[in-house]
Amino acid sequence: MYCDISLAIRKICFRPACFRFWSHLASMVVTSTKLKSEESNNFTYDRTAEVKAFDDTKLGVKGLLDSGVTKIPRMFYHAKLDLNNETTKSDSKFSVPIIDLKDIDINSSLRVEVVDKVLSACKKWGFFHVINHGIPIEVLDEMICGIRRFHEQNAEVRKSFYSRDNNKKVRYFSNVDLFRGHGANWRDSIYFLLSPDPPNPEEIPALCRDIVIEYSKKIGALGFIIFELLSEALGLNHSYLNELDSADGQFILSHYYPACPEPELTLGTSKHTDSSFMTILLQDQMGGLQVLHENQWVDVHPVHGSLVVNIGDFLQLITNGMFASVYHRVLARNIGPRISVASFFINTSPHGTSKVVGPIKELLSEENPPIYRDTTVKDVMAHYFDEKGLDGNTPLKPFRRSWRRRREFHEMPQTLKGEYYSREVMKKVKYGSNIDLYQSKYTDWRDTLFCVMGPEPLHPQELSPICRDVTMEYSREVEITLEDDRWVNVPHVPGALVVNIGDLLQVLYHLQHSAL
Ligand SMILES: O=C(O)CCC(=O)C(=O)O
Ligand SMILES: [Fe+2]
Repeated sequence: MYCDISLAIRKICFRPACFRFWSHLASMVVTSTKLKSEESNNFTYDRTAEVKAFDDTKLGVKGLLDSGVTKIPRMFYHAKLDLNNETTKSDSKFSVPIIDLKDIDINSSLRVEVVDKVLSACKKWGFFHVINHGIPIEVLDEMICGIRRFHEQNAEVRKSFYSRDNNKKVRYFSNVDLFRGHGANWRDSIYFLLSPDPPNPEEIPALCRDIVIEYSKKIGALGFIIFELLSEALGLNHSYLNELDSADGQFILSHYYPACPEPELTLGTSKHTDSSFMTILLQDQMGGLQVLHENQWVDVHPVHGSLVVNIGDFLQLITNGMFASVYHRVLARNIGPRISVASFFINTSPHGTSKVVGPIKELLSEENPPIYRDTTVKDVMAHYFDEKGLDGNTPLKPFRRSWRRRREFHEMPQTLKGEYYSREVMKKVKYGSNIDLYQSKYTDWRDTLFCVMGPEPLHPQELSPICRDVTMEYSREVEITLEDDRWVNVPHVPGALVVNIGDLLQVLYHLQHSAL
């Protein structure tokens, strides 16, 4: 029966009345607001057909909403999304740092203070607001208006820009990873590749052409200033980051988040880190952006006139993990639209993506050995888009030299690891040999690095840099496995066999324990 439905979508979506069908389909398939597992309902849900029908309309989520849907189609469901019961609930005691750039060029002591703030924000948050950045507020407001004009214009004209052709320097689409199999996001986007090889101005939609050109120039100049501050924060020559070929480029993704009739079932943007060196984000006053800080989702409240700067994956890589590329997401809301403009600093030309990127040699030392291997932007991106499939996890993982990290901790000279040696019970990170050394008759032939990861989150800086990243990541994955009951990969371990507990053993175990 449901195969007929997918056929019907395919046929109907070419007709003007197709959107009426979406609301019908959504109400037919959705029987409960609580999401069941994607896999369990395969008989009633042909995702490929639904996605194709949606994509063929070329009108995005906005088009769906205009058709009057009151339930969201199944393809937008995010498995296991339970915003009300999240263990990582938003905590208002935190707020993203705001950094004032006023007079930093004429007052050197002020500049030193600002560089300090930038350093601390990049290490602890990976996110900060900048104010007094030199871009007039009218330009920011007009950019938001221009993007809104594009998304709200005549549907037929908007449709003509819809494309999934990666060679196009300007294209409008909904969900770059729509065909990947996970829940789609409740948003549409328009992409502009602006540097190093800009499009012909005529390729940019007339409704936002002038402002996109002006905005991108001004953001490029601000990016230059912020890269200088970041270089200084790293203790490098102020022009260091601006001289990196692989960072010398800019593209923009401007998002339009329509109001969502069932915001508890989907997201505006799913959890991700940015595959850039740095991103500068302009958001309107609607709110919804959140950043994962100390294992809590913290709102990035809109500050009118400010811009949000965030560290991208490649800056995390080249700073050897000193700067953090952190997870962020955008909630779907039942009010809207929300508009944002993300400018990504990265050179996506063949010249830029083939340059070697690796931990900056000047930042490395015996205490801070490279935690990433040298690679290229092209290799990381290939893994991100082709193999990993945009699943929201950091694309840097396979580029970590992580398999040796724990071992390297134990193999560090005693002068370095000695500072972690402790028998203090309350210490959250300590290394030692035999926790019961003074109590037990026997001593085991081993040393142990001990890290308390919860319930109070451990600050990464408390861990030795040599195994910091891998420990944080490992604990996050274990937590996900235990708490969320999600599917995780069982990695290939050469020579290993996998043991798993069968149902009967579990039953016997419970009988034995309840009998006690
Ligand atoms: O819309 C936003 O506020 C964030 C968008 C974003 O994170 C991105 O485009 O990478
Ligand atoms: Fe992002």
